[in-house]
Amino acid sequence: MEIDVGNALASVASPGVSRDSLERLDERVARAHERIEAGRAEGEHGYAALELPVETDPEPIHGAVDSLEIDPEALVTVGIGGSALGAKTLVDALGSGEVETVFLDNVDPDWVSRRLANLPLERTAVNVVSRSGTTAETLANFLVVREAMEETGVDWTDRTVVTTGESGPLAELADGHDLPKLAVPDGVPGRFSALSPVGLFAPAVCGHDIEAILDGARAERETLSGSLFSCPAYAYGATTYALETRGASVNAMMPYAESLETFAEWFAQLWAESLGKDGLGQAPVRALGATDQHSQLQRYRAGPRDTLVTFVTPRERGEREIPDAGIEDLDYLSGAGLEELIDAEFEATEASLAAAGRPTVRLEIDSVDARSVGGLLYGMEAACVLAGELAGISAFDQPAVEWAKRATRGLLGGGEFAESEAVAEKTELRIGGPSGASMR
Ligand SMILES: O=P(O)(O)OC[C@H]1O[C@](O)(CO)[C@@H](O)[C@@H]1O
Repeated sequence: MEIDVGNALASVASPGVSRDSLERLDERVARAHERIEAGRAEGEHGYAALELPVETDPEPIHGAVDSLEIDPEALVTVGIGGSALGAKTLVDALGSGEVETVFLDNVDPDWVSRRLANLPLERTAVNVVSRSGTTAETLANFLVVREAMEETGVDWTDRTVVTTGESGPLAELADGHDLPKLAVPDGVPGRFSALSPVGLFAPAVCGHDIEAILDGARAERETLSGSLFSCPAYAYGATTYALETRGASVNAMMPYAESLETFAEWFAQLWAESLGKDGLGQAPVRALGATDQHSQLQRYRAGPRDTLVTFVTPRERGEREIPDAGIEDLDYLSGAGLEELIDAEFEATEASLAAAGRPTVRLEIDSVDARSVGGLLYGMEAACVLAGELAGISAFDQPAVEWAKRATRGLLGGGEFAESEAVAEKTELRIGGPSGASMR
C-alpha cells in the first residue's frame, strides 16, 4: 500500500495539515508506535490483532474446508459486524468463483427468506461466526438456516463449520453436534479479525490463496516503524487524526473499484466502532468511485468543510474496450477502454476536490488481488490503532453498542432492562399515517 497525503496539506486544503505539523506530530507517532509494539509483543487485547499476519495458521482453515462432506456450490456465512464483514470484503474483492456466497448479516425476514429460497440447500455449506457466541442476530439466523435445511431433508451437521470463541452457546452447539470448529483468536475484536479464520474461511471455500492474503498483510506489518514518514499505515492514521482535530469530522472512503465496495463497509465499522468515543471520531461514509461522482461528490466539493475523502485506487486493472459510438460527440470515448475512463474519472475527481480546497488522501494498491487486499486491510487496522493512540481513546472496546442490545432483549421479553423501559417513553410527533391524515 502506498499513500499520498499531498492533497491533505494546508497548502492545498482547508481543513489541512501543514508539513511542520506532521513533523511535530511524528514525535507523538514514535511514542505511540512504542506503545503499539509493546502491546503486540505482549499479545495485549486489541494490539494482538496486529500480529495476526504471523499468528494465523492457514492449516486449520484448509482443514475446515476439507471437513465439509459436500463440495459446496454455495456458502452461507451467518454472522454480523466484524464476524461477517471481513469475509465479505475478501470474497467481494477477490470474487467468489464457482461458489455462490451469501452473507446473512441482518435479520430482515423478507431478505433472509428471499436469499434462502434461491439457494440449493442440499449443496450449500454453512459457516456460523460469532466471537461471543451470543449475538442475537447470528443465532437467530443460524436457527432459521438450520430449520430450512432440515425442512429440505438436508443433514446440516455434515456441512456446517462453527467459528467462535472458546466458550458460549455456539461452542456448546458445535461440541454437542461434533461440528468442525475454527477458533476466533483471543484478544482480537471482531472488526480486527479479517486476517484470522473469521475472515479467511469463506475466501478459502471460494478457492482463494489465503496464504497470499496473509503474505500481503505480513509485508504491511513489516512497514510499521516509529515514523509516519516511513510507514503508510501510520501516515494515514496520523493524517486522519490531524485532519479530524482541524475539523474534518467525516471520512468518506471512496474506492475506485467496484470490487472494493464492501471494503468501504468494513472500513466504516473499523473506523466508527474503534474511534467513535468520548465525543471524538470521524463519521465514516461508504462511497464508491466512479458511481458517487454522480451523487455524494456535490456534498464533498460544495458542502461544509468537514470531510476528508479517502481514495483507494489500484495501479493495475482489467481492460475493456469501449466500442465506437458512431456519434461525433462521443468520439473521445471510442477506442478508449473502461479502465482509462475510470482512471481519468478518479484523477479528475481528486483534482476537483483539490481545486476546491477540500482534503483528500490517495491510497494506491498494486491491483485488487489477494496480496494487495491483505496489505490494505492490515494497513487500515494499523492506521486505526495509531489514530486511537493519538486521540487517547481505547480503540478496542465498543461499550456504546450495548444499550440497544439490552433494550432489544428487554423488548423481546429476555429480561428486565431499564433500556427497554426507555424505549416506551419515546417522544412522538407523527405526520402522515395509514390514512395520510395529519395529526397535531
Ligand atoms: O462476533 P460476535 O461476538 O457475534 O460480535 C459481532 C459484532 O458485534 C459487536 O460486538 C458489536 O455488538 C462487534 O464489535 C462485532 O463485530
